Amino acid sequence: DEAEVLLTFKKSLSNPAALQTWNATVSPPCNRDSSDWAGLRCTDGAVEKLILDNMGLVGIIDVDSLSQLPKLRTFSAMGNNFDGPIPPFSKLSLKNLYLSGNKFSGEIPADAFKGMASLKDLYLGSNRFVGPLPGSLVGLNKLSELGLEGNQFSGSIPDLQQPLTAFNVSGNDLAGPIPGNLADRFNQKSKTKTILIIAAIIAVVAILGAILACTFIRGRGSRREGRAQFNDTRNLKKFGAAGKMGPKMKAHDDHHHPYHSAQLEPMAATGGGGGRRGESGKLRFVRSDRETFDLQELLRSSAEVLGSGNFGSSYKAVLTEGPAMVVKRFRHMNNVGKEEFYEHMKRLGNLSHPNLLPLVAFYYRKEEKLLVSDFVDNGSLASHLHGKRRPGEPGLPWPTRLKIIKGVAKGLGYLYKELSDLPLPHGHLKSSNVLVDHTFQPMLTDYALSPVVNRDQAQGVMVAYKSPEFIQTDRTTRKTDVWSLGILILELLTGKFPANYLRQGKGAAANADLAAWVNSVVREEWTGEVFDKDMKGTKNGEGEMLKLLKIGMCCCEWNVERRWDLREALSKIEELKEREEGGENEDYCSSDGDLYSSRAMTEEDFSFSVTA
Ligand SMILES: Nc1ncnc2c1ncn2[C@@H]1O[C@H](COP(=O)(O)OP(=O)(O)OP(=O)(O)O)[C@@H](O)[C@H]1O
Repeated sequence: DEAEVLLTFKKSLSNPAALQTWNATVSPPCNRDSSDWAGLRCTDGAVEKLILDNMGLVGIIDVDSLSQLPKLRTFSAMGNNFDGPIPPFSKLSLKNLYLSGNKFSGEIPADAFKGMASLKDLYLGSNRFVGPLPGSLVGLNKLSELGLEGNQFSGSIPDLQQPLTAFNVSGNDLAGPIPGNLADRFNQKSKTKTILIIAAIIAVVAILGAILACTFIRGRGSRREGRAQFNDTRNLKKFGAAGKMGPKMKAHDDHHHPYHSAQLEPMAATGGGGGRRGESGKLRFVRSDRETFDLQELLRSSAEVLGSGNFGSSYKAVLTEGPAMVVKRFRHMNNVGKEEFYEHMKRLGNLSHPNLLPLVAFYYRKEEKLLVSDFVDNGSLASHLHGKRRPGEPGLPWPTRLKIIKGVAKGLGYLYKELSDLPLPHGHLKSSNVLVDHTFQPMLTDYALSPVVNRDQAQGVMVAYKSPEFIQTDRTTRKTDVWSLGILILELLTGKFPANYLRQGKGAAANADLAAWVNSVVREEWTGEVFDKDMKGTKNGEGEMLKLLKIGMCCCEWNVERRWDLREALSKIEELKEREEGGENEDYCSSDGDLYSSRAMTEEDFSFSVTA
């Protein structure tokens, strides 16, 4: 009986507080493919994965009990406090074994992995292992990812012949040559990558050429006809092409006078919900206080690519005799029905706050979604932090960074109040989605889109779905935006670009990347180098900067239970000042004892985030 086996396993842990849900009287471990027990993943009523990361676990890992779970293929206990020698995992038929970020120590016996014929991923990084790498690694024919970094392994690297796709032995005391085979394969890989990149560039140039040629021919055609046809999405390809889109064209009949609105009533005026047949091909305005224009007008304007991310591509479109707008063409929104989409857009149109960039209009077709907002010409927080500066141009000073984070906090607070029923009121908080005006007042954009994004693609495109909890449990919570806020704070203070914006993958590698990023911030905290060297205006502000850093850390707590909720994070941000005015040193993350109190932080304080 798997319940009995798991409860025996639990008994061998000295502080299984995180496993309270393991209670056979309340529910069995597996209900077919789901489970109410923390950390369990089930298939066909049997435990397939045990994911016990960052649960503060200590004690013995009872491998003998685990060997009685016949379908167990993944065991993950990263970021806990297990110590002593590595348990005898060769008794299990695992595919994936993740033990990074614990305190395992001693030599790993040469035959520790003998017979683990199915093992594909092995992560033992950031432990305290010493001695030679175990010879049994050589016999793991299916091994594809191997992470051994941050230990004290010594000796040489065994002759690994497997076609590894990830291999990390950095931060050890290894010596001698990198085995020829391994070196050749990685060299070969980078050569292949270079060839692929060149081929991709040639293909992109060819496609762009073709698109520009088509646009030019079509442009001539429509000028001859005197008016363009825009109710076909093919015309929207303009917003799919890259580069400057040619000279601005004038409107050429009274009907298409700028801001002509006969055909495009504001959504409010048409009854909002917009369920009327045949109307979906038009630009719909969601605010009654804005002048309207039509899609033709937008398409006639000059357009410039602002950027193209995973989530969509954004274009700046300057209306004839009108303001500059931004049109974002979204990918991954095709599963949402029209009524639902219209309703949600209407809701977004009702939002109004100085720290939110208002949605102005949208365009809906089954296979095409565009959102239109104002162009903000002072750029984004990302461009100010990481963009190229002219020689001598200063970086953002501390008071400006503080102003930005306070505004971000206010915008988030408003979203949480107005959209309190949404599980993820923002969902995509990151520095390129924080735009700033000329006084550096921030405005959030790309918010509240999770209800209309295809669920199965969300992980690849939205920051919230790259949080530790989503990677580990496939779930986001109302604290997931707090995670993103924490990352944004660390980025703002350190000037470092966070790895998780870029990461596409899921699983240990993604977690390891993010942990490495957070840890790099922590490391620099110890050496006093943490703050962005380009940040000026810090005189007498160091204490407040440190407070903000600690707030960031508390928001980046991996364990969701221990992580602050938004309210707590916002009230701490609100209290911050440009400079210290005396006052008591405060304790942070009080729910977790004195973690992050204002005493000097030590490596131990951050062990929770060291997962790889
Ligand atoms: N309204 C706007 N005004 C000015 N710049 C904007 C505006 N909206 C977006 N941008 C900028 O345009 C660029 C592209 O934005 P876009 O939202 O398409 O992608 P992203 O934020 O980089 O990534 P993602 O696709 O994940 O959202 C970014 O640099 C962003 O800061």
